[in-house]
Amino acid sequence: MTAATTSSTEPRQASQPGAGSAAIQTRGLTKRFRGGQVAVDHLDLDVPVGSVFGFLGPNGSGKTTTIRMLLGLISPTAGSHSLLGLGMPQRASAVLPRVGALVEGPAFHPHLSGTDNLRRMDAADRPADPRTSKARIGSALERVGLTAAARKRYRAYSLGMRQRLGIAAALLQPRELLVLDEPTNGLDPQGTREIRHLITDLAADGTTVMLSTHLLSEVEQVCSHVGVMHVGKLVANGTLASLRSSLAPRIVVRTSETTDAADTLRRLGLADIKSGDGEVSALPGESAPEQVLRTLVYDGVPVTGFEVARADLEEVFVALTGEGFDVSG
Ligand SMILES: Nc1ncnc2c1ncn2[C@@H]1O[C@H](COP(=O)(O)OP(=O)(O)OP(=O)(O)O)[C@@H](O)[C@H]1O
Repeated sequence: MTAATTSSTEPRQASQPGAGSAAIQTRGLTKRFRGGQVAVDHLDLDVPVGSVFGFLGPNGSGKTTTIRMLLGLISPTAGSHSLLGLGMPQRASAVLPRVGALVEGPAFHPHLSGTDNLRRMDAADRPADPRTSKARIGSALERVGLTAAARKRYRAYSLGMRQRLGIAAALLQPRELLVLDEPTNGLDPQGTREIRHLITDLAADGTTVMLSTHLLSEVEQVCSHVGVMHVGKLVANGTLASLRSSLAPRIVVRTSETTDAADTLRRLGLADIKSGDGEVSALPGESAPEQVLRTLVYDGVPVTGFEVARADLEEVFVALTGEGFDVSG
């Protein structure tokens, strides 16, 4: 199946994708490196327009390789993909100016200020009108919160400021789609917060954002959708809510008498009973939670907390892959 969703005879329509259309779509996208290693294996990815899409996977799971293929920086071994409805690489010159990217950080000059670095980049961008360069640079710096540090030399920038300058460079032109490869990697908590706010702001303005990350918490905090990579394969792709609800909720009982609580749950026929520190959890199956609670109390178990808890993303990941999240592909 071809990934391009819009025919080349309808460029206007393609540049204004409607709700529900794909900002990024891949079909069977595959990369086998020369040594024979398959880094990305038949990827069918759908990133909806308007989403903040978390491309989640442990180190080495194939995220960067996928992003490099998406942007046309390396060629796929097999498969096809489109950006903003236009097939790549055929329509690269039409679509790439509408796509901003932060991949491995752009090459900035350490001795130049933030402004001067952006000036050089803007000047190298042929379609950019030099008369409006100053305004473009000023607004890109403001967008990422670097106005006050605009005259500082790049080498004096913190890692977070460098990442923000990278995003400013991607924002010199209006972008419908931003692809950010691990934008918070190596940042301190404050820098991380700033980048996450920036992503949320950009999304609120209508930009579709794809960000790769190996941090579950990052996806939970900023993303509406998620694609989960594991050893080169996409093991899940959908909204965050749908992924969480793919696992049955668990009943969690907090009590000092975990052995007694586990006995009651076992007698009621609950499955997958797990005892932890002051806590017992289980899958309720057909049992009504209120009946479970009533029986625990009737049995004299001192219950200090009781809830029906949705799975968190880490549990979903473990269920999908059979591995802990910090396992390298
Ligand atoms: N140029 C290359 N030649 C050979 N193998 C490569 C090359 N680039 C990446 N790989 C391998 O492909 C696999 C996927 O790597 P990739 O960088 O895409 O993963 P990733 O999910 O982005 O991880 P990280 O978060 O560590 O960057 C890894 O096993 C990596 O060693």
